[in-house]
Amino acid sequence: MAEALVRLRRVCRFYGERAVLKNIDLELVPGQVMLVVGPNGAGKSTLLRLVAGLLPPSEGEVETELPPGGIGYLGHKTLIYPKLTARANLAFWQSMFGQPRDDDAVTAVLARVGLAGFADEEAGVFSRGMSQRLSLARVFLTAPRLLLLDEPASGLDPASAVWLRREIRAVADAGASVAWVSHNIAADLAACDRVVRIDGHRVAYDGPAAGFDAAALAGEGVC
Ligand SMILES: Nc1ncnc2c1ncn2[C@@H]1O[C@H](COP(=O)(O)OP(=O)(O)OP(=O)(O)O)[C@@H](O)[C@H]1O
Repeated sequence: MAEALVRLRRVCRFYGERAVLKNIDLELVPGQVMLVVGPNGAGKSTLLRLVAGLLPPSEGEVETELPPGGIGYLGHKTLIYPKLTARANLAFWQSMFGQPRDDDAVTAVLARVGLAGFADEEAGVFSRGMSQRLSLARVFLTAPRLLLLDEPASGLDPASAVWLRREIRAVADAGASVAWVSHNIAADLAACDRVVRIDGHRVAYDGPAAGFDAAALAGEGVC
């Protein structure tokens, strides 16, 4: 198997006295889409934030050789500047990642997410789905080696969710590693290689997507 981009070793995370994650061991590898599932409040977003380096572990280690620009993180906040146009938002992110200004790359990524016709509109007027597309453009723009996507289809219409699944598969097939939090397991499973289910503060399942029985788990109400 390829060298891991990130390793979690016996990671625990507490909020105050409350334990959210205990003794998590996990490796994220290139070319793989890892679906992260589990019930509300299980700690999926916390896990992604730990991997992103946005949250320190309470115990254990998060090891990575990736530079900060090597990780693309899409959380629940869109991180869009409402007074800037879509194009200016992305130009800002290029500079944040220390990349030279590249208008052609911005134009291309706006087309990729279906916002070519809205490039010069203020992002503050965008619908929820359009804002989500702009956030996805931000993550795709810098071509990170690791993408951490927390419910990325949120706000997208069904056809756009299908498009997003294909995009996620394509970035992994091009060599990136993707960790993808989703509640739409039945639909998203086919685009994934691996499933990690967080439950009871721990990794309750870590194995091939092909062996993950989404229907049975949904019946138990644990996803
Ligand atoms: N900043 C915080 N301070 C205190 N508790 C927090 C904080 N962030 C998360 N939590 C708690 O940690 C637990 C895990 O939250 P997290 O958002 O990681 O779960 P999740 O699996 O992503 O949930 P969901 O599926 O509902 O989005 C929850 O009980 C939540 O209330």
